[in-house]
Amino acid sequence: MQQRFVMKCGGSTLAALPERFFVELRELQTNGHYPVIVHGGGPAISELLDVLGIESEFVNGLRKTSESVLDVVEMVLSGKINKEIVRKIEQSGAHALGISGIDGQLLLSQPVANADQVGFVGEVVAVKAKIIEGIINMGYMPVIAPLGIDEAGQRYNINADTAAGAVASFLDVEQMIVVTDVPGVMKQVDGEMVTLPQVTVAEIEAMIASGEIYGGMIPKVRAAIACIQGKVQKVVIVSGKEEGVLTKAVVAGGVGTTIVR
Ligand SMILES: Nc1ncnc2c1ncn2[C@@H]1O[C@H](COP(=O)(O)OP(=O)(O)O)[C@@H](O)[C@H]1O
Ligand SMILES: CC(=O)N[C@@H](CCC(=O)OP(=O)(O)O)C(=O)O
Repeated sequence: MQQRFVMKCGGSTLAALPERFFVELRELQTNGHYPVIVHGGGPAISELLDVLGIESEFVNGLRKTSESVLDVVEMVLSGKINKEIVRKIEQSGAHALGISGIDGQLLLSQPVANADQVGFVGEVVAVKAKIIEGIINMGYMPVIAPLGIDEAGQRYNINADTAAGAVASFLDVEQMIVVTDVPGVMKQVDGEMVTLPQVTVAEIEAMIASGEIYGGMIPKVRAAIACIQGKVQKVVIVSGKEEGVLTKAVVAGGVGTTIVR
């Protein structure tokens, strides 16, 4: 069955994604699927901030974002990374159109609850699905950089997992695929690290409380929970390094970790 799906590509894995990953994406599109891509780029942002000597720190997984950090976030995500992905998709023979959440107020946002601690970090309140549908109808894959904007024109830095989850929910897609640098949610079982084929919401909460899920995995599982509590039927966390990972996730199943209610 053909499906629209949101694919989130993490900054942890972007540079390492092989050419065949993008070929697979093209093949899925040729076979009638509609990928919508939301990307991260946290490591590249940190790298440029370092070069520029601008301090940055994370508070509970969110980058503390001042006006000057925001400039760098926008340059790196909307400029460098977004266009890199578009180029790779175009090289594969498919067509992609890159925009950020600011274009056309695609990701209408508001400050997060703890904005006094983290600065210009936003959460999405609405996604202009029409823009994404328009891009798809023109035959292009939408590639979205996770920046947000409010009605007053203030821009926000948005965690890419959170942005992808919001896009998946507002678009009513069947599935969100979170592509990262680990094969899924991992846990130590009998002294060995194993990838869990599936995790429930209750198991996730327990693993966060025990510290078994930490750092960058937290926004992924939280975004996954928010999605599956709405209309999105399936969220799967996979590694970009695994061969044929997208086809397995979209068509066959049995890859990575599926988050279930
Ligand atoms: N239980 C877990 N299983 C797998 N990875 C985990 C877990 N808890 C924390 N992590 C960390 O989450 C990382 C993925 O998040 P992150 O580095 O933010 O990736 P991305 O850039 O793809 O969003 C992994 O590399 C790993 O270090
Ligand atoms: C608010 C916040 O933390 N925003 C992230 C946006 C990029 C991101 O999430 O990239 P990854 O998916 O590669 O982690 C940041 O500034 O790093």
